[in-house]
Amino acid sequence: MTDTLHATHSPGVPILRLGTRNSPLAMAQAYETRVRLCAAHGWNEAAVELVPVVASGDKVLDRPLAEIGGKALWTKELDQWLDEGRIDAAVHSMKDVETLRPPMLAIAAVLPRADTADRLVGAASIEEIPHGATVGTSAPRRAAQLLHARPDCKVVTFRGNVATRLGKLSDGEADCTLLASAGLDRLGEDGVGARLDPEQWLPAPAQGAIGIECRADDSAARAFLAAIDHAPSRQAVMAERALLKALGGNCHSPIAMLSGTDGAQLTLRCALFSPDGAERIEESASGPAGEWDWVAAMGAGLLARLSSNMAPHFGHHGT
Ligand SMILES: NCc1[nH]cc(CCC(=O)O)c1CC(=O)O
Repeated sequence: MTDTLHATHSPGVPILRLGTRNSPLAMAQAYETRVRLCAAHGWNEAAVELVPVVASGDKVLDRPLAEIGGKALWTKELDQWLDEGRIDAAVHSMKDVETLRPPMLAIAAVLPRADTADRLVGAASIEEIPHGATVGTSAPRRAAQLLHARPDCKVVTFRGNVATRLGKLSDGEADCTLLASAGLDRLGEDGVGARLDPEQWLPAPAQGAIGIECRADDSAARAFLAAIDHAPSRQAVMAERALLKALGGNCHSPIAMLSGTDGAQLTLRCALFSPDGAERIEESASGPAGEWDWVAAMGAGLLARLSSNMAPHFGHHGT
């Protein structure tokens, strides 16, 4: 342990510089992280300096993320700032973090996971969406799930932050949209939309989970962050990420999953879709947390069942 770990906080000198994207949702997640850090360590607010960083994913808003470079666009700048020592830690929506991370970084904490569900805005349920309605989303998973349940609907590309998407909806650019319950709640939009039961409408891997990364060799930052780590949430998120990795999943892949635990064992349910929603396969498996052989086997089992239509969107095909 270094001395900084035991240092009392001197005014004006932050103990931890916490990098975050600057979108309202990312800032809300950074505030939550700061509150938890200060509570765990008895710090005052100034001990955690929030450092907003503009991510390339927030600069290009007119094309689907999958087209412009994928999830790396959310983390590239923060990874670089960590590497350069300009920040000590970075907050992420774990849903947006690629399974392959720079070896110099460690996921040092996962906060208690929020609601994993999606919410439907613009209709009371999937069944009640008017016939032939347009649904705005740019997530391949949401598009495929929607078209699977409602092949009569039309999917239109909807990007931008949560407020932008809600704005597009009220401007009439689509009849409905799908958003993460966790994000809406964090933005104080708790009354917006109808919650879709995650057992029926499986969420994205790691949805609702906030993770904090630091340099793997920064033992002081690691110890600070360990104090706010929530082990059950970490295990669930790591299992989901292990399955996503086994599936060769990326932001092009219509992959949905849900994890649960009975205390001793983890259970994973996973559904893969063809992009047009016409095909869907599902599998579930259980095993011990922290050992991912059973997860890898589950992934291999799913990959073996892919139709020729689905195959190009999964597995390790480059991108
Ligand atoms: N893709 C953007 C994104 N990344 C994380 C969340 C929501 C918060 C979370 O899942 O933790 C959202 C918005 C959304 O999907 O509605």
